Amino acid sequence: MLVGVGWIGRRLFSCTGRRARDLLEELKVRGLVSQVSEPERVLHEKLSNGSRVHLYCGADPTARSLHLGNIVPLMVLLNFYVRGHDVVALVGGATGRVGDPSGRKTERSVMEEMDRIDNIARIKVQLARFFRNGWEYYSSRRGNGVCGKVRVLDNYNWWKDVRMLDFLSQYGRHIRIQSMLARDSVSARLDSAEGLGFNEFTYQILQAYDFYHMYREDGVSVQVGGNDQWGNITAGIDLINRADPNAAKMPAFGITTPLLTTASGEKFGKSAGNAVFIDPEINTNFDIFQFFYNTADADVARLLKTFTFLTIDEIDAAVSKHMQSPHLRQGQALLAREVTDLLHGCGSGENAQALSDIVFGEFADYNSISCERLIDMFSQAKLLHHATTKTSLTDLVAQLSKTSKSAARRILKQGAVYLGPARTKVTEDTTCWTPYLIDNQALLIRIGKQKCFLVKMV
Ligand SMILES: Nc1ncnc2c1ncn2[C@@H]1O[C@H](COP(=O)(O)OP(=O)(O)OP(=O)(O)O)[C@@H](O)[C@H]1O
Ligand SMILES: N[C@@H](Cc1ccc(O)cc1)C(=O)O
Repeated sequence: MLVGVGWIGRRLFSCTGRRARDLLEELKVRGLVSQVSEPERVLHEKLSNGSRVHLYCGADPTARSLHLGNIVPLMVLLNFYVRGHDVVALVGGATGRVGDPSGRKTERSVMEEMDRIDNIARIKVQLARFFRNGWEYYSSRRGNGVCGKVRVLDNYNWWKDVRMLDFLSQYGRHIRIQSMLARDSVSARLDSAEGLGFNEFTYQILQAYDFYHMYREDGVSVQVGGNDQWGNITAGIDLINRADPNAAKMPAFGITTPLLTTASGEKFGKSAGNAVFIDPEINTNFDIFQFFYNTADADVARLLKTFTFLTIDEIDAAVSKHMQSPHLRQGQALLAREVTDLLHGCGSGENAQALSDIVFGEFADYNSISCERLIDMFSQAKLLHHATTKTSLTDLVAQLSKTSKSAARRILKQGAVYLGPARTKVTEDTTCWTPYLIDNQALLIRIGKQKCFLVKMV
């Protein structure tokens, strides 16, 4: 971090005489920027002379939850927001009806209206929570500052009033067919056997008009998206340049982020079926923690830069410490705690780590942890169950393993069931719980190597 920062000739300099990095440069260092539209110099100037910019990023309601891939461009928005810039997080209530062909080999299947409405409502809640938690997380790591304004909008709000004839007569001439055909999302599909529907072909116009609408109504001048959105974003910039007389004075910009990919290089997301979702109903704090804890050593630094607010110096120090003894997985644990705090609220990373230690048998000091905290941790991870003291062990094992009574009996006989913090192996059926209970109310039960539950006995 720089100390002693001052203004000289509208540019920000540190006391060492070096110009301080503007936010866009910092995001590049963090690996969050793939492409920036021209004139990029103007955007740098704006940022280094302290102007506030207004940015947006959109996601279509094609699933019940946003996933970690969607969070990458949202991290760019969050980085701006926590430093006082205003942001719009957009849900594509209108665009979701049409289907973005970007990065897809085939057309999306049609979604039921009720599912889409439900997805829109859920994604709005997730977006609001992301910025709320994000601000809390930033403040806890980097001290208090002043955040910008965040609005969660649905593009159906303006599309529902647009009439086709009015739209074509007013904007049709500004939208050039040659440019539309040249975009990757279109040209790649034109050459394929399946081709491209008119709905998908026109998708870029919808996203272009969103940008134009928010530019004109609210002064939104930067659109952020994953790398696969470059064509749709530049379609918006083209429309603004052609249709808005202010564009020369106040240029519109696009920033794209690299795509988060799997080890095999596939885009991480819903279509590829490998998504980790941010809705706590679907993936708990424990799931998020586990996902990042299992990161390969080579990815730890990159993901810390992408998904956390630790400074580059803090990350470099943590990574070099990690590389001295990688088997301890300290880098992964730090990454997992930080991202869990960001997505599920401060403190949930520590809870998930403690739970992970319990589940994988690396926790011993049960006296240091209250029964209430255990119940809270297991409940957040959806690993808390309820049973009466009259329930038999066989029934409990059947219930927890979602299996039949006879299969549960076999599991018991095989010696795969352990009770209480002392992990006592129990092979016979029983209803005598007292010796194993924590605080006379909670039973810790392990089934096999990987499954561990807490059962509140009532
Ligand atoms: N793996 C990823 N890495 C970075 N950004 C991503 C990733 N997946 C999606 N995004 C970005 O998130 C935003 C919303 O994407 P979208 O709603 O299309 O979700 P999606 O997961 O890409 O959908 P699908 O997998 O069905 O194509 C876009 O800016 C998109 O580029
Ligand atoms: N096309 C984006 C979502 C989006 C929708 C409307 C917008 O104005 C911006 C972005 C996607 O599928 O990922």
